[in-house]
This record gives sequence, C-alpha cells and structure tokens, in this order.
Amino acid sequence: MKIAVVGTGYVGLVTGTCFAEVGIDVTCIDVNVKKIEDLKHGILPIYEPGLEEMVLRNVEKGRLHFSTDLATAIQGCDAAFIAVGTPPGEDGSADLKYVLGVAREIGQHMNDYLVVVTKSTVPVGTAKKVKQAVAEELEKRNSNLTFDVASNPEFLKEGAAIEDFLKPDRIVIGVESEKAEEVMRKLYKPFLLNGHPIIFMDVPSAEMTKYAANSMLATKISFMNDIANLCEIMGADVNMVRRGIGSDTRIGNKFIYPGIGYGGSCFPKDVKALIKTAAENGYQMQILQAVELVNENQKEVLFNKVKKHFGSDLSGKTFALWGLSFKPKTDDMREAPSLVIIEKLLAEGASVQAYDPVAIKEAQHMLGDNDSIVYSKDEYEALIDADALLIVTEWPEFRSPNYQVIGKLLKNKVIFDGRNIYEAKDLQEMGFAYYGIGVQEVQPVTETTF
Ligand SMILES: NC(=O)C1=CN([C@@H]2O[C@H](COP(=O)(O)OP(=O)(O)OC[C@H]3O[C@@H](n4cnc5c(N)ncnc54)[C@H](O)[C@@H]3O)[C@@H](O)[C@H]2O)C=CC1
Ligand SMILES: O=C(O)[C@H]1O[C@H](OP(=O)(O)OP(=O)(O)OC[C@H]2O[C@@H](n3ccc(=O)[nH]c3=O)[C@H](O)[C@@H]2O)[C@H](O)[C@@H](O)[C@@H]1O
Repeated sequence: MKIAVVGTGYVGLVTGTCFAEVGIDVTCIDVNVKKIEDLKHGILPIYEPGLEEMVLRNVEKGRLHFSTDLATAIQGCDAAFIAVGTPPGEDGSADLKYVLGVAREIGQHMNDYLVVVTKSTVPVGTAKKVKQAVAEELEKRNSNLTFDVASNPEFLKEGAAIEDFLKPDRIVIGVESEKAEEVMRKLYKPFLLNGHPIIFMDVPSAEMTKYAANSMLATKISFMNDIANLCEIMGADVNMVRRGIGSDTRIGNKFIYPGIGYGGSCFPKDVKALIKTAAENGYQMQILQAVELVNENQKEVLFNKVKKHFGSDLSGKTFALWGLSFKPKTDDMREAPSLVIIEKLLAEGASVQAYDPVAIKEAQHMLGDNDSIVYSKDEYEALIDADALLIVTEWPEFRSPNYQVIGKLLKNKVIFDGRNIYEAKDLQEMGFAYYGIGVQEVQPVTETTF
C-alpha cells in the first residue's frame, strides 16, 4: 500500500515512519523546506526516543521518502493523512487553516480515489469541512473523481510515541463508507498484533473521542493537583493518597500524579478548544473550566513555595532548575510549566541556572537572549552557588543524584521538588529543607557536614 502523510511534526513524522516500518510505502510531506532537506540528510527536527534509527532504517529500505511536493507525492496513494498543527486561535478554538489548506491542495492534485484522513486533533465537524474543501477544488477542475474522508485521531504521547503508535491501546477511526473502512482496516492491520481493537464509528464521534480522551486525562491531573494542595493544608501525604486510590481498578493508577500543572502542545489547547466548541453551541463545560483554572494556579505552586521559604525579596538570588521540557524524554517546550516558573523568578529580580538533557536549544529559542538565564552543561554545574534547587521535569537521571555533591554546590541545602521524585524524610536526614507537592514540607533535623 502507499500513503502520504502531510506535516512532519511529532505526529506526522512518527505516523509516517511507523507505517513505513510495517512495510507501507510512505511519503512524508512538509511545507518547511529546511525540515525536509534535513530529513533527507538524516537530521531529525525533533527529539523522540528511537525515532532517528527508525527513520534512517526505513529510508535506507526505500520505504520512507520526504518531499515538499504534495502534488507528486499523493499520486497512486491509497490514503493521505493530514497531520499538520491545529494551534489555538485567539479565542481558544482550534485554528483549522493548515488542515483546510492541505485539504484544498489535495483536491487540486489528486488523480484517483483517495481516503483523506484527518490525523490532526480537530473539532467535531472538521471532516465535513475537509470534504467540502476537497470537493470544491475537484469541482473547479471539472473532475468527477471520488474520495472519502475519515477521522483517525492520534493518541500517542511524546517521549513514548513509537511504542504508543506501534502498540496502541486502540485505534479509533470514523468513516462514512465501507470502501474507506476497508482501506483503513488494511493499513492498520499490522498494528493489531497485541489484540487491541480498531473501533470504527461515525466521523463526529471519532472527532469527539479525541477531545474527550485528552480532557478526561487533564481532569484526572487537575483533580489530583487539587487533592494534593488540600493534603498539604490538612497534614496528609498525596503520595500515599495516590497509591490508596490508584489501587482501586475503577480509578486506576495512571495519570494521577500531582505536579506543577500539565503542559505540552495538547492538553492545554484541547481543553480550551472543547470549552470553546461547547460555548459556541450553547453549552458550558463547567468541569473543564475548573480543570483549566486549577492547572493555571498549579503552574505557580512551586514559585509560591520558593517565596514562602526565602521571604518576599528574591532579587539577587539564583535558582538551579533541573528540567525545562514539559515532560521527560522530549525537547518540546510548548506550554511547559518551566516557562511560567522562570518568568516569575526573573520578574522578582532572581536569576536562573538551568539544565535539561535535550530541551536547552528549544528553551533558548522560546525564552530568547536573557542575561538572567544561564544554561548549564550538566545538572551539577547548574547548582554552583545557587540558592536552591528546583525540580521541574522528572528526567530519569535526576531521580538518584549525588546528594553530597548537591549539598556542597548549593549555597543553601533547599530543594523544591515539583514532581515528587524524592522522599522528604531522606532529604531531611541529609540536612536539606524539602518542599514537594501535596506532601508536608520538612526542615533539616541537623546540619550534616559532608
Ligand atoms: N504532539 C503530540 O504529541 C500529538 C499531537 N496531536 C495533534 O496532531 C497535530 C499535529 O501536532 P504536532 O505533530 O505536534 O505538530 P507540529 O507543529 O510538531 O507539526 C506540524 C507540521 O505541519 C507542517 N505544516 C503546516 N502546514 C502545512 C502544509 N500546508 N503542508 C504541509 N505541512 C504543513 C508544519 O511545518 C509542521 O512541520 C495537532 O492537531 C495535534 O493536536 C495528536 C496527538 C499527539
Ligand atoms: O493529544 C496529544 O497530543 C497527546 O496528549 C497527551 O500526551 P503528551 O502531551 O505528549 O504527554 P503526557 O504524558 O500526557 O503529559 C502531559 C502533561 O501532563 C502532565 N502529567 C501527566 C500525568 C500525570 O499523572 N501527571 C501530570 O502532571 C505531564 O507532566 C505533562 O505536562 C496524551 O497523553 C496523549 O494520549 C495524546 O495523544
């Protein structure tokens, strides 16, 4: 089979590469000429574990191609996947200009039956707009070619994208015709070896499923952040509470880790977009409004703890930040809580020494030149003469650090752990003050000299 995947971002590149991996002939298309030229030379635009090797292998096998020329690439394809961005517009609704632009281009250049698949996260009704856009372009050409649209939302997580794509819990596909169902079933058959299902449904339900899934996950996180904040006030430990409730299979132990708010390119924008879609249709998503509010507040929780410890004047102080990306194993900085924390520290006249294993370049790009931010070459360099350490992203290499070295390099033995990766008691015994999320803060028992 042969497909085109339009948009070579986190979703498009992973989708195209994984389809190539199972033997399908794939062309990944992007308007960004540099991205495509780099990909042709084996240089990837994003960091995603395992992706580079898989891209190189499939290019070498002749199954994976890169192009800026959609017109040529879609010829002879069974399906064209639209995987371009759907960023939030000013009012929070998903901006569909890239998706519909691609749909028009497909209509202008297709020359045989094709399934046009929306892989991007798009509001209910978008496939209908895609269908109309393609049909209008065909009409301009006086063409009577037939095509189908399908909605195939993607559920992969950054940092685990390949595993998620190759072994999905489920594949959701909205279709309007048996012919389209047949094409999609054939394409996805190789990914069903672990017994998980393809769930075929109508197109609006598939579109809604994606927003409902992300909103449910965001709700779990905000709920736990709310509980964590209350635990602190009431003298409880959220780590215990989490284990206590997570063992109930009706609740489950995934996505109930409190922290410093969810970030990334999807939860924030998709929650906003669903609230907006509902409002446009005369309905108020009250739970999601609260989810968003809790999340905005949660991004400030670590900063507030810093203020509480050091008093109101942070000017002249230096803070070491471990982690910048919105989650481990990605270089993605979109809506990362680190951005809020850094902005608040700098606004108080403090400076930052930050380290992240892969996201420094992207952080520099987003934060711009600023003398108050120094990027360190490793996690220990970031500590030198800093007033305290803030754990912002739970990269595995931060989990078991050399506490003696931390204690020696920091000016004060204080850790603010935004991801609860350390045990308060252990740190207290080693002479640290420790602040976690939803756990009782501890002050050092005795001053230990290393
Ligand atoms: N990032 C993620 O983990 C997930 C994202 N999604 C959804 O997938 C969609 C894509 O997201 P990302 O991959 O993160 O976006 P991205 O921003 O990383 O990549 C989008 C790509 O599309 C390209 N593009 C834009 N207009 C184009 C056009 N007319 N023709 C060809 N290429 C064009 C851009 O140059 C860019 O390379 C969004 O709707 C997102 O909500 C869904 C599941 C997971
Ligand atoms: O639509 C999307 O783009 C994707 O959005 C999320 O994936 P992603 O944003 O890559 O990362 P997650 O692992 O979901 O983490 C999102 C945010 O929630 C936070 N989080 C996650 C889990 C948790 O228990 N607590 C918590 O605070 C993370 O730190 C991170 O900031 C979903 O998990 C994917 O299923 C979905 O496809």
